[in-house]
Amino acid sequence: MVIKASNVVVEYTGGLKGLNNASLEIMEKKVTCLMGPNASGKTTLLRALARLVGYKGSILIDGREVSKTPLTVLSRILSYGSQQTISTSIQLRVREVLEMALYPLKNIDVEEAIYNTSIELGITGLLDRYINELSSGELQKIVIASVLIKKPRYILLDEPDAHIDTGFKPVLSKTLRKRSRSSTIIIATHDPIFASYTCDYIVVLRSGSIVFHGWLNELMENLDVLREVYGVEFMVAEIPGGMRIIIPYY
Ligand SMILES: Nc1ncnc2c1ncn2[C@@H]1O[C@H](COP(=O)(O)OP(=O)(O)OP(=O)(O)O)[C@@H](O)[C@H]1O
Repeated sequence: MVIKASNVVVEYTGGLKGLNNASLEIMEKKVTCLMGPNASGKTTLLRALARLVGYKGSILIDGREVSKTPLTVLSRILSYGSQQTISTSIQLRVREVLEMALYPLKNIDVEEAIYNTSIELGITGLLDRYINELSSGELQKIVIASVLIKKPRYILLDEPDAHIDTGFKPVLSKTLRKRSRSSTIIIATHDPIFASYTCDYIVVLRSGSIVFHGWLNELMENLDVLREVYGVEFMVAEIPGGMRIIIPYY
């Protein structure tokens, strides 16, 4: 285990708890999915791991307390991306955004890094576009690219599968699976089908508390967890090829 969170509490102004005594362990070189309804604390947990929000309790990454680790040190090993992390209020081209995303890494061949990540995600056609002129799905791909380009040891992505079309989901899923050979990946997602294709380990949150954590096949044996938190039914379906996926029905 490389990340260990113990009794983490995040309290926002007004006393609202974004996380309430959350404890979990994240395994190295696996894809862990955070699931749970709106406002359950997924983003708060990712932001606490990335030291973007203060917390009580303990979060150890590689044995270091996150709150005491300088951001310059943390940003060398961990990269967090969400649609909020890229400002569309300034006029920058995509390649400039990707170049900036490499900070604070040194001795990098910037052009090669941009080229490789663009090929990986099929976004070479977007490199010279202005960031504030992209569609939501195009912007999402740039958010993902700006995290992957650093090849960080820890990849944190908040709803990377939001806004993207059905054809890109397998590309993203395969990319994350491939990257998990060398990185530890934590994503938040609302889509149990995408989670089934992508994740090894699942953490389910409700009202700031962790109500389930286990391997994907363990969640498949405990679909009541999902039914209780989302209030809809779920089933496991076997698709051609024999793979099993979780699907909601209502
Ligand atoms: N900056 C903030 N100030 C005050 N309250 C906040 C802030 N950010 C989040 N919250 C509150 O904390 C709780 C958890 O929010 P969070 O964004 O972590 O949930 P989430 O599971 O990611 O939700 P969603 O699926 O809707 O994105 C919510 O009640 C939210 O309103």
